[in-house]
Amino acid sequence: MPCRSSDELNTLVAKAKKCAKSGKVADYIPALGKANQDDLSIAIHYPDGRCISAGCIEKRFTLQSISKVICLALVLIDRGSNYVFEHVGMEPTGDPFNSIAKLETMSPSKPLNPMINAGALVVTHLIKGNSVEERFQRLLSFIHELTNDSTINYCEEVARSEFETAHLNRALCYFLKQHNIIEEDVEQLMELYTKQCAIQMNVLDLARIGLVFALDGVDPLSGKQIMPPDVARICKTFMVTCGMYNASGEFAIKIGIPSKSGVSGGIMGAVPGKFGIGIFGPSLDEKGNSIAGIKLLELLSKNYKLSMF
Ligand SMILES: NC(=O)CC[C@H](N)C(=O)O
Repeated sequence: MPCRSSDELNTLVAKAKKCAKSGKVADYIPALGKANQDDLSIAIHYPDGRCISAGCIEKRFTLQSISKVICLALVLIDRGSNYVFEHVGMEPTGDPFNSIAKLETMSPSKPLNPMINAGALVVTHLIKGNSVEERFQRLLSFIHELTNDSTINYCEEVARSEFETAHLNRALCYFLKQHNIIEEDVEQLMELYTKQCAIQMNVLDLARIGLVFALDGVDPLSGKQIMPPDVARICKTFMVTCGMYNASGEFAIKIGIPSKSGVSGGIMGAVPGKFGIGIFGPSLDEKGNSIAGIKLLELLSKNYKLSMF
């Protein structure tokens, strides 16, 4: 029986919040360093339209790596899975999300999966459109459809802050370009990627996107099939195998919910067939996942037996 009341959620948030102190807000993207370490909020969106929540649910945050799974869905729709997987692999790496190591040792040097930065840059490169602006607007429109909220946009300050400091991501792009995995101008791709990562929303919106993935691509409120079931299935599989970076194995064992995190402290969860979860807690553990957010998911999963395994 899933959690049905915001009171129950409030109790779990209060418990999980205690471990926020032992984490750290990301500051390698300088604008993210302004976040409040103690924030923790959650929303759960059910197929009948009911939404329960706790914490500072109106606060908006940038998607960062959560955007990778949404972008992957769009590109799978745009190009089909055969084409996409000619350019990016399907295997977890066990390395940090921004690592360049495997690119150098693998042959051909195509990135191992779309959830690490190298793979996500390739996926962003594959968004169809004639200009950065057109490609970005297509991704944004897809997000508007998923959330049913056409006011969602990106945070210029965070996008600029990442664009000015993303030396490692630029290095990944140049490596990929040298090996003919990407063709476009690196600065152009970085502009698109940093805007994508800076798309901002609150936990209610994020839970709604999680719900669409949970329900195999259907938005239960409009009845519309927003993405083919196969696309939702592929994305959820990556969320299980690579969604929490190099903590995905432990997360699958302890929590067992397809999830995707980002360094701003967001986590999107999709409990298959049941509901969507949005979490925001900017204090991160050493692997770059929301420390209190993971604790909160662990409490939820144990209390309500949510593991899919
Ligand atoms: N793990 C993350 O959320 C990383 C996203 C961030 N924009 C980066 O590319 O470094």
